[in-house]
Amino acid sequence: MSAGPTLPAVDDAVRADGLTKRYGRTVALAGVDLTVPAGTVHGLLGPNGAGKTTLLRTLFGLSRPDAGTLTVLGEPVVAGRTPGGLAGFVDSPRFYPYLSGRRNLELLAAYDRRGHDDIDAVLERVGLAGRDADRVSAYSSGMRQRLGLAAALLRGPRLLVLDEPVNGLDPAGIRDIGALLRDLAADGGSVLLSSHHMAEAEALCDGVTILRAGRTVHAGRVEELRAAAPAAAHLLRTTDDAAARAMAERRGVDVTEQDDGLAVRAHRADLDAYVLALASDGIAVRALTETGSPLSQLFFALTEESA
Ligand SMILES: Nc1ncnc2c1ncn2[C@@H]1O[C@H](COP(=O)(O)OP(=O)(O)OP(=O)(O)O)[C@@H](O)[C@H]1O
Repeated sequence: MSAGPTLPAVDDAVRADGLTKRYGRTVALAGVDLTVPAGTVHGLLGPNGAGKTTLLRTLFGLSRPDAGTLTVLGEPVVAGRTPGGLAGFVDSPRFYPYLSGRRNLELLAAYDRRGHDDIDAVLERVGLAGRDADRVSAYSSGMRQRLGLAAALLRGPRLLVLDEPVNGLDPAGIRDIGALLRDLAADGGSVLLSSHHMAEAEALCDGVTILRAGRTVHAGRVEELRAAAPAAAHLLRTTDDAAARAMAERRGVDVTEQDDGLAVRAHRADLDAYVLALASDGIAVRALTETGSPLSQLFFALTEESA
């Protein structure tokens, strides 16, 4: 892949401090802080309307903030200009639907005054080799996401910014793209991606910034989040739910009755011990399903608590 523009090394690929953006009466960003350490994959998380897209648009110079400071790869972002060394997409990647994936990449390379030498390599890297001659109109949504990533990689970016890049991808696709993003970070590149899903971010990212109503409500490494997360929630059904509930109470396991069974909140070791105790008391487990991973619960707690 061709090298990106020569820019000085930086500690943080992105730094936003107190970024504010209003659309009339709507406050899309209410003083957001965001740091993406260089050489990491960072997730920007938040529910619908939290301000993720607005923040990504300001990074690309597509939207001018009303207040705050923003640097990308050490340089202040100027509205109307894509920062040097940055590539990616905000909203869905766009292509000429009646042209092939390869032809779209060729046009992009020509626009950037680059040769076509890297096209085969990026098609291979995103898993589109063999489908590159098909028209984009015949691509699945996951294939379009992959082509969007190919287009960004073609620019040899030092910072890749991707708006919901694994939307529409199957689990194998998510795994492959995750591996690709990790390789980029291992080579010193940086990645910022947006997502609605904590589980997705947990699988892909080193660190996350969580937005709610235009504000940063959490920023840190995924391991720190894991350490702070509550016990997982489970739905339990047994041959005798009343006896199972009584036993949970005796053992100090957090259990509540629901229409469809018992809601149990417990860390893994406590849950295992409880299930074994049920069995030894002759209470058979008919179903035990995790209903909310610890990190997902933390995400909901951070983004849904009243403002
Ligand atoms: N061009 C615009 N004009 C007016 N309001 C806007 C505009 N763009 C965004 N907003 C508003 O700003 C707020 C933040 O929107 P934004 O699209 O940044 O959120 P998001 O986190 O990306 O949401 P989603 O997950 O639904 O994509 C919302 O209230 C939205 O309605």
